[in-house]
Amino acid sequence: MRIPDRGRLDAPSRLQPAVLALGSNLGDRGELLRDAVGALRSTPGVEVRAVSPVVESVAVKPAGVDPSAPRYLNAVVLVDTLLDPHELLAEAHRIEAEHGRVRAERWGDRTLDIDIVDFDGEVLADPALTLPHPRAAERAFVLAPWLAVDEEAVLPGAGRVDALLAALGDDTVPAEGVSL
Ligand SMILES: Nc1ncnc2c1ncn2[C@@H]1O[C@H](COP(=O)(O)OP(=O)(O)OP(=O)(O)O)[C@@H](O)[C@H]1O
Ligand SMILES: Nc1nc2c(c(=O)[nH]1)N=C(CO)CN2
Repeated sequence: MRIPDRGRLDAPSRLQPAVLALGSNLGDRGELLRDAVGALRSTPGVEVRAVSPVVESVAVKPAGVDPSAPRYLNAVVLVDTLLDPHELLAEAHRIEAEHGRVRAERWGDRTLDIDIVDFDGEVLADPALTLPHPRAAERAFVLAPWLAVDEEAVLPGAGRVDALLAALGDDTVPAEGVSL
């Protein structure tokens, strides 16, 4: 892992685990997710520990599932990081922007989305960074790939991911021919 220049040499740093959810429903979705994982691997202070299989699902919009919208590919990446949660979010936003992400309407179609699902169990209520991610428990497209890469996964405050997914129902399918 490359060590970031934190400019705070007196502040001891420690690696903390975080769970990132990646999604794409515009452009070459598999290539975009693959590039995003590459960008995370080259981010100073971020070590990619595991990358999930890729799943596909119908787009969820504010009014419900929308079969007329481009379908999503989603994956989950487990990292260890020296960054703090806000620094990690800033890196996620940088990578999104470098991959053509435009923010228009809520839950609009996008080339790349990177959300922080969990950061070492930390709880934050800031709208700019809410932890754990407030909608993760309702999203099979987050829970299914997360469970595939960590069968003991727990969403802090909500419970075991296997139980959450069983209660919700898994509406994702494996993305044929796409691997990260
Ligand atoms: N845990 C989090 N991970 C990522 N962004 C977050 C989180 N908590 C709050 N945010 C904030 O949400 C804002 C909107 O993010 P984004 O455009 O990715 O939302 P979205 O993907 O459309 O919707 P959702 O948040 O439901 O996944 C971001 O600018 C960010 O500041
Ligand atoms: N299937 C699917 N639907 C979504 C997704 C997503 O990643 N996959 N992300 C959204 C906002 O983050 C809104 N809707």
